[in-house]
Amino acid sequence: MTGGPAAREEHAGHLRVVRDDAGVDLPAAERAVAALLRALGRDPAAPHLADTPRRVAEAYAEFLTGRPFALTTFPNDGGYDEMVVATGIPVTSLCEHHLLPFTGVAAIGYVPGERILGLSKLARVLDHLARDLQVQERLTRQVADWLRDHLAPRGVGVVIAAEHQCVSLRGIRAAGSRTVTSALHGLLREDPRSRQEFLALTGTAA
Ligand SMILES: Nc1nc2c(ncn2[C@@H]2O[C@H](COP(=O)(O)OP(=O)(O)OP(=O)(O)O)[C@@H](O)[C@H]2O)c(=O)[nH]1
Ligand SMILES: [Zn+2]
Repeated sequence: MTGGPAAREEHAGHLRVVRDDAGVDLPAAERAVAALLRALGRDPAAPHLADTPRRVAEAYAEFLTGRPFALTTFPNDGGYDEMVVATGIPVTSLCEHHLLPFTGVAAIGYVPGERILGLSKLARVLDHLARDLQVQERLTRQVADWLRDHLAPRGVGVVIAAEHQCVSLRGIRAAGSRTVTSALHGLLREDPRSRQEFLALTGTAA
């Protein structure tokens, strides 16, 4: 699932983003984990592994199920026209190549248009979109696109810095290496001063 969360406008200022489990079938996942254990030479019927297929299926379902939330916005009555930036937002997602987590921090900023956003919603949008099989570039872009489409800000920017377990714990085992990705729209992309301000503000946090 890469189409972004389903959203429904309830009334001005309140967009309900619904649960998005993208077709998780828990019993089938549990059977598949048992089969994987057998294929790896382990006995899923052994007493100490008896609950493992259920736990693993539930853990992946949790990683892949977007949490519902309301995207609450307020009229920008004060005409605030400077940048709003949330930094240090924790992010966990699942790499689509190895099904291993990547974790890190994000910074999300926007320049308000006619509406401003409840602050927690920046982290909620990211969390919702991260609960999917992802690559970091796409996740970053999806958050920026989603905010552009649903908030209509004058500009929006997203920076994510993350460590991928598939890079740090296996293969090249480059522990501690981080990947930084960004996506910018509107003023933050086109106006050099805004772009520079955003990247300077996020440089310390992401
Ligand atoms: N661009 C991008 N690549 C990613 C991301 N997560 C994992 N990858 C990479 O996806 C690539 C998959 O390459 P393959 O050569 O098919 O996989 P592999 O044999 O396991 O590769 P190694 O990790 O080099 O052992 C690897 O280089 C991963 O590091 C991501 O979010 N973005
Ligand atoms: Zn990977």
